[in-house]
Amino acid sequence: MQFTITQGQLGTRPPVVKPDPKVLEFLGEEGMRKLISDHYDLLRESNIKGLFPPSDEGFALAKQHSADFFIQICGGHPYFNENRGAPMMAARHQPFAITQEARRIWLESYIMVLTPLNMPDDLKKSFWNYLDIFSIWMMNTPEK
Ligand code: HEM
Repeated sequence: MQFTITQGQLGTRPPVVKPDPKVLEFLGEEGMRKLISDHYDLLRESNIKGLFPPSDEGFALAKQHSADFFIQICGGHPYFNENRGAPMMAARHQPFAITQEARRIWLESYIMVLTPLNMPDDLKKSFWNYLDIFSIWMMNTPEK
């Protein structure tokens, strides 16, 4: 399938639709944790690696928190709320300078892990639409 990145404006919060719970049913918790881990491994090699914790321990924890969130948002166990509290995602991203370019790299890294994934296209599309739109909310810094 084609993954297209919506041109998002800094400072806007377009309405977001949560992923279809079937995404988690299909992947299972372990499959979801692997997907997020693979995404983070790409980020660690990318031009935005400087945004993420440099130590292996910090990075492993970042993966865990992210996977906790995605399991929860796909209708699974509320690990994120248990471990980190209310999501408030835009506020949590505020300390990190997220530009249009950072969003593009973040999304393209997802395209790289979603493309080879063995999952029906309608589920990939549901997950992708969520990432594509919600990532607009995280932009908080104009391009240099
Ligand atoms: C727009 C591109 C994005 C960039 C560049 C980005 C970057 C980051 C960074 C640097 C962190 C902190 C890592 C750490 O020290 O723990 C983080 C945390 C996190 N991000 Fe993103 N993010 C983006 C979009 C998103 C989106 C769209 C979601 C959800 C759909 C998301 C979910 C999370 C979660 C759950 C955490 C962990 C928060 C916590 O536990 O405090 N991110 N992100």
